[in-house]
Amino acid sequence: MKMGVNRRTGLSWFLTSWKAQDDPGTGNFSCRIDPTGYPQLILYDGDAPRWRGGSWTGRRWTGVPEMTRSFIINTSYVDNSEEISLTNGVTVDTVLMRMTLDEFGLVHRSTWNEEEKKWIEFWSAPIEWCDSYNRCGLNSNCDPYNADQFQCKCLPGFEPRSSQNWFLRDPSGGCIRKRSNATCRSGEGFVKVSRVKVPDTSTARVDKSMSLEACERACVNDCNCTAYTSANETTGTGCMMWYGDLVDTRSYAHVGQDLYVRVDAIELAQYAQNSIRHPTKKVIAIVIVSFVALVLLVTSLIYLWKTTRKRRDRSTSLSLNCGEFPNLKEFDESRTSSDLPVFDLLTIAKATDNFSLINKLGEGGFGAVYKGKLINGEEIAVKRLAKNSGQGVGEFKNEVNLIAKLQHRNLVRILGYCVKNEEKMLVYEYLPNKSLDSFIFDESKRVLLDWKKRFEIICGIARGILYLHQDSRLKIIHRDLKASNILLDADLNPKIADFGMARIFGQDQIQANTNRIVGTYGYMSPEYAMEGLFSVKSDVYSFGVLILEMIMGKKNTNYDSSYLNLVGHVWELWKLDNVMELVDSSLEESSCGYEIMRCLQIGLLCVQEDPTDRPTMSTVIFMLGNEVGLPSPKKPAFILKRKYNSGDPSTSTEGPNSINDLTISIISAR
Ligand SMILES: Nc1ncnc2c1ncn2[C@@H]1O[C@H](COP(=O)(O)OP(=O)(O)OP(=O)(O)O)[C@@H](O)[C@H]1O
Repeated sequence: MKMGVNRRTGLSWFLTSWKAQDDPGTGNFSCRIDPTGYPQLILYDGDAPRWRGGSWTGRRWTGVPEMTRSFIINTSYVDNSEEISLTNGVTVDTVLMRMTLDEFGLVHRSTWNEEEKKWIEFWSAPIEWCDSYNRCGLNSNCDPYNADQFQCKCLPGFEPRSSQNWFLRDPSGGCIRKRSNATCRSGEGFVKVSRVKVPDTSTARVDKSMSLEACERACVNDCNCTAYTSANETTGTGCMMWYGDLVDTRSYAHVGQDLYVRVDAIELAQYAQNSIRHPTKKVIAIVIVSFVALVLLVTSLIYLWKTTRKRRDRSTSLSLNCGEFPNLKEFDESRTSSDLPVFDLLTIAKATDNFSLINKLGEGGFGAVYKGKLINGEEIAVKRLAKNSGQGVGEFKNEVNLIAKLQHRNLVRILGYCVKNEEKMLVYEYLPNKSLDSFIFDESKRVLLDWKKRFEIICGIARGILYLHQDSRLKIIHRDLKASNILLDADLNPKIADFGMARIFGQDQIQANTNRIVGTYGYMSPEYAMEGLFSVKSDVYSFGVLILEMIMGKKNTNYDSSYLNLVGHVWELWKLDNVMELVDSSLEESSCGYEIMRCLQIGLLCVQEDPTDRPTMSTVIFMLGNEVGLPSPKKPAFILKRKYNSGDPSTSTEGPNSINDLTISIISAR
């Protein structure tokens, strides 16, 4: 298969997606070699880049680290005045291979399995959050191997354009130079960023005959040069230089190119100091850094003196002496990800004692959940999905594999899945402390959660939702956040469960089964319950209800007032400045009244009637973590008990409710 462009005729060979799986009309996505600047493989969504395979490094695309020597594809890359192309062949004649671009904008490489008579995928892109084009904004690096931290980092010498947005995990503003007036000064050098997909090369300049050393000299002597690397990874030769902003860099665990980013002398000295940890080396480093600082001081003084003199002499030429510094290695962690294991039905049946009633943990809207124990002693929870989901096996596997890529300490971990005929099952880690509702709504167990623990749980849930909404590559709206969907591990850390159900049971399946439960009364936002409109703000609403329930130790729906539900009662007492009266009595001893009040206020902000008034999850996390002033909440939605609520969905409609082309099923209380 050949992809590329004939430079003379402009004829291009590329992949285009279908409109849908059953509609071969021209879809939105295309994957092509773009000859602009230094040629790159780019996946487009319309005209906008969606993923960048990047430039050819001599043996692979810079953004496809899987293309190693053992890669069974035989490639031949051509870049001359006639054409620019890559031809893929296979090294083994018996292997049948294909590359496809599906209607969701994913490129797949698969091989034909003769025994099973089906295509087996062995590679696809984009997969990770960091794969999205320019994910972290300009002059940044997306590093997926820092599980607990924000994946976006500014490149050396840069800082976030907006530190507040960056803190709130919105990297779209990108990064700017720390000292913008300090470029092209004496003592500048480069910091090496190891194992990366190098930035977009559509504006890069390349000289294939230069050595890497010459490349460094050329870059340092050109004030506009912002970074360089070798153009050929195999030989380590050739020179690729960037001018201006660096776009779409990301880290890899094991392979990748070394990018040398221009930094000023201060930054360079800091990197030198940080990179040396050994005590004797540290002393040497301090001596070197002090010496460098002295040299810098002297050269700056000379420079100052020279420029003033030159200005005085009305001389127009300015000559700068940019010093050279050793390249420095950046430390990074390694981690790999793989596809989700497939469990066979027999293993699961054995582990759950044939789905015995004794092992049944409960039953939810998507099916029953069983506890199981694998032969190696590992405890699991198996969710046996209702049979009539209407979803195809291939589609289910795809979704599960996508969802498996979502990893966060506040999400329940999926260990694998099982598909056999009608049966579809998801295997999760088993969480011994069951769900949050079994604690907060139980008089005797509630006391086990003091305020400190409850606050930690609230923050953990918030972080998990933020990950689903913003930080994961799928952007998932949970749609059924509630106390019974928050599981607690052995240390009572919260883990959101059922987060993939919203996707696995997509719109079509919901349409096909009008009894499907897609939300729970008491936690559903008004716009979702009444109009079927859901967004990240509907999850914020449910989260708000959850906060109030955790503070009051009472269920929103089973509340013992005559006509108000819990949210309504909290609101009434909030207006009277008397809300502490309602707080769970086991928290009364707590000396954290102020913190509890703040949390209450955040909860009320989340349940406001108008979704645009509700904060986003990133703002919620900011408000939880910082003592910033909080806005006054407006009246919440659904404050009356169900039978008094004119907007109660269960009394107003039954069956599907189609508004704005969105069909949802209407729920009843459980
Ligand atoms: N990974 C797990 N470890 C331990 N218990 C679990 C696990 N997953 C689910 N459970 C338990 O299984 C029961 C059923 O869970 P499930 O999520 O199917 O239903 P639900 O949360 O009650 O309702 P819904 O389907 O609306 O979310 C719950 O009591 C829950 O505590």
